[in-house]
Amino acid sequence: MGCCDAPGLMPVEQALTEMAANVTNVSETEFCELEQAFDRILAEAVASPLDIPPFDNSAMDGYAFRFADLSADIPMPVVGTALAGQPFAGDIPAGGCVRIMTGALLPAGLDTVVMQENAELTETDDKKYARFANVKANSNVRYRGEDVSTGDTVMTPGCRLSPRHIGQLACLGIAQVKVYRKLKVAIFSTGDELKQPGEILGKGEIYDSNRIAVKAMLQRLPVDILDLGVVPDDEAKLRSVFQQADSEADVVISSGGVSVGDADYTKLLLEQLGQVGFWKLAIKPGKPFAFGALPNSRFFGLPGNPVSAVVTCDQLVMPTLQKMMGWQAEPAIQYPAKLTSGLRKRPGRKDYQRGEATLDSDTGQWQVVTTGAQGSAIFSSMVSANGYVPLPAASGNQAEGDEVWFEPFAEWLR
Ligand SMILES: Nc1nc2c(c(=O)[nH]1)N[C@H]1C(S)=C(S)[C@@H](COP(=O)(O)OP(=O)(O)OC[C@H]3O[C@@H](n4cnc5c(N)ncnc54)[C@H](O)[C@@H]3O)O[C@H]1N2
Ligand code: MOO
Repeated sequence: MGCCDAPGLMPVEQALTEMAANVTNVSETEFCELEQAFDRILAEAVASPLDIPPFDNSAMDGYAFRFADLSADIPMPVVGTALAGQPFAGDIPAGGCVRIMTGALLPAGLDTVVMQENAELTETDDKKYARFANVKANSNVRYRGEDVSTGDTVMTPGCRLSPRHIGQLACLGIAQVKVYRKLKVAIFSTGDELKQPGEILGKGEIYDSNRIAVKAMLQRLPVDILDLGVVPDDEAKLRSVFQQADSEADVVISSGGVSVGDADYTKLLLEQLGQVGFWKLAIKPGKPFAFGALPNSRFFGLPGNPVSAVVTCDQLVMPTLQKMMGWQAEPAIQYPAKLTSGLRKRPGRKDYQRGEATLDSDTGQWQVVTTGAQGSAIFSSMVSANGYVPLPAASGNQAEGDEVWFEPFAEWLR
């Protein structure tokens, strides 16, 4: 047995279930102006206050008339014009037609529109007449309520407001929406070896990529981020940052110090200040991931290795945050793909190997190639990837040509 397939590690699926069971959906809501509501989580169902479209109207620039008035021999006099926003106001004599533009209210009594390309216009005594080809009754009319009817439920709580949802709400004339308040998420890195990008590295030092990468992931969510920077490997200093984070935030995310080294204080402090929910999962990368509760917040301890920090944030923290923020998210998409390279894997932990999938245009099949060495400190394995090849805990090496599942990166990793 190798170092990394020790028994007693909690399966990833169980960890997700336990975290979901140990967090609650934020209860406070607020009203948000529609134009600021992008990415917020809807807190109540939206019923349409009106019919869409609100009136029968033309789908084409052309001519509107009563189908029953149409005659092959007699051209129709054009008695006026209807524009979008400027309805035709007069009377329409039997056999008359109206010049009409796309979106204009269909004058009462008319039922058919012909696009102008299918109309032949003549002019006699300063009066216009039109004849039409290829006419079908009721064509080119958009009926009141054919899209949405008053009272229809158009969105349900838990929906994250994408540009599509914002557009729909704008169609309905809704200026404010009730959303869940934003979660406050505190983040910090731990480690004496960490410098910030832009600083000069000393002997034995590296750059703090975890806090910055995790922050970038969180910036794609409707959360307020409290960035507490880098905390040295000092128990007292770490304790005070834990306490500050817990007093100010709903969620605390640290990176590093969750393993068993002499300067790994994270789990110890979680035990002292709160409760450890679980520690150590059958996941690769990310085995020492810790979850627990502080007096006022939920705590996620990401492992220090850079790939481990990003993968555990993605696979374990993000779904739990979604639940806390009230977001009823769709599960991640996976599709079958053929390996164009073998993958090395020891049975024991569910492995989120990174791959680059492409669509083979000849066969219509997805194929996926490894991004190379998959060590949890090899961050370049993330960069050329566009998703994971998640290999179940029990599986071993995969051969070229094997069919595997491919999981495209979620939007916060793209
Ligand atoms: N004896 C054992 N050693 C280790 C085990 C184990 O089970 N037994 N697990 C290994 C695994 S797996 C991982 S993952 C790491 C996790 O360790 P920690 O969470 O305690 O992280 P550190 O020791 O602080 O750092 C690990 C590694 O990552 C670098 N690091 C830390 N923070 C950052 C940051 N913000 N940005 C970039 N890189 C960071 C750090 O310099 C180390 O190289 O433990 C293994 N060891
Ligand atoms: O395998 Mo650790 O879990 O990420 O380096």
